[in-house]
Amino acid sequence: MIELTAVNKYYQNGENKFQVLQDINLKIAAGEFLTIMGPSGAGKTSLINLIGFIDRSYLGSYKFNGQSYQTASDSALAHIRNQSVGFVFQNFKLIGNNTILENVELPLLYGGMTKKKAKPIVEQALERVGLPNSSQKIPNELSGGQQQRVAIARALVHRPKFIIADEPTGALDSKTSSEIMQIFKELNRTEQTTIVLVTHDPQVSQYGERLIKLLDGAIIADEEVKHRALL
Ligand SMILES: Nc1ncnc2c1ncn2[C@@H]1O[C@H](COP(=O)(O)OP(=O)(O)OP(=O)(O)O)[C@@H](O)[C@H]1O
Repeated sequence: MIELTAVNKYYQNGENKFQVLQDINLKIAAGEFLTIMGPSGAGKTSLINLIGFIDRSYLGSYKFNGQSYQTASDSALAHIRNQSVGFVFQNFKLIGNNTILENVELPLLYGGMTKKKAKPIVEQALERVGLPNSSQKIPNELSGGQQQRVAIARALVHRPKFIIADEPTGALDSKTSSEIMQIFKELNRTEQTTIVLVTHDPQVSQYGERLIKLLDGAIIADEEVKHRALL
């Protein structure tokens, strides 16, 4: 589904050219649960921005289902992004003045669905993340873990091809983190949702089935996670 070949990326800082991604070769198949780890500055965000169709200034090839979007227009890129990717962030990024229903229905409305049609689908997504009967609340009435559940519901409500989760447990305590990671694991296991997850936390990295380590923009390890069954 996702295929990066010889991808390099540079940032220009005044006169200096800084290489943030170095010769990345990476294939991610549909249904995989891939975790990306690496120290601060390793290039994790740059890599997922590229995979998630946020950024397309790179050298090399990124093909998604056999097609490159490197020269696509901004609107074509936004279209493929909205259709194909669900994003989950460290700080949830929910709209504070909107109800949970209004937050989660957004990707469906972007896709042209009416509010009436969207409502039962939103309710179902909220149920899937363990938050039934909360659609009329606003984000501030929920705990951090509950807000992250809402963000996951929003990420998957329109059935994207894959989910990118950037430090999704970074703002949560360890008990809540493991609850959130169980949701990702279940989604992957029962619905074959493809997940690309970035984390600093070695514990969190054990929920996926494959772990990639980035250092100075290069992949230095690509390994199977062995102790997954114990979680
Ligand atoms: N727009 C930019 N212009 C110039 N340099 C940048 C830009 N964005 C990121 N960088 C640099 O590229 C390097 C990698 O950044 P990136 O955010 O991809 O790393 P990261 O692994 O996600 O780090 P963190 O874990 O701290 O989020 C950093 O050294 C950063 O300073």
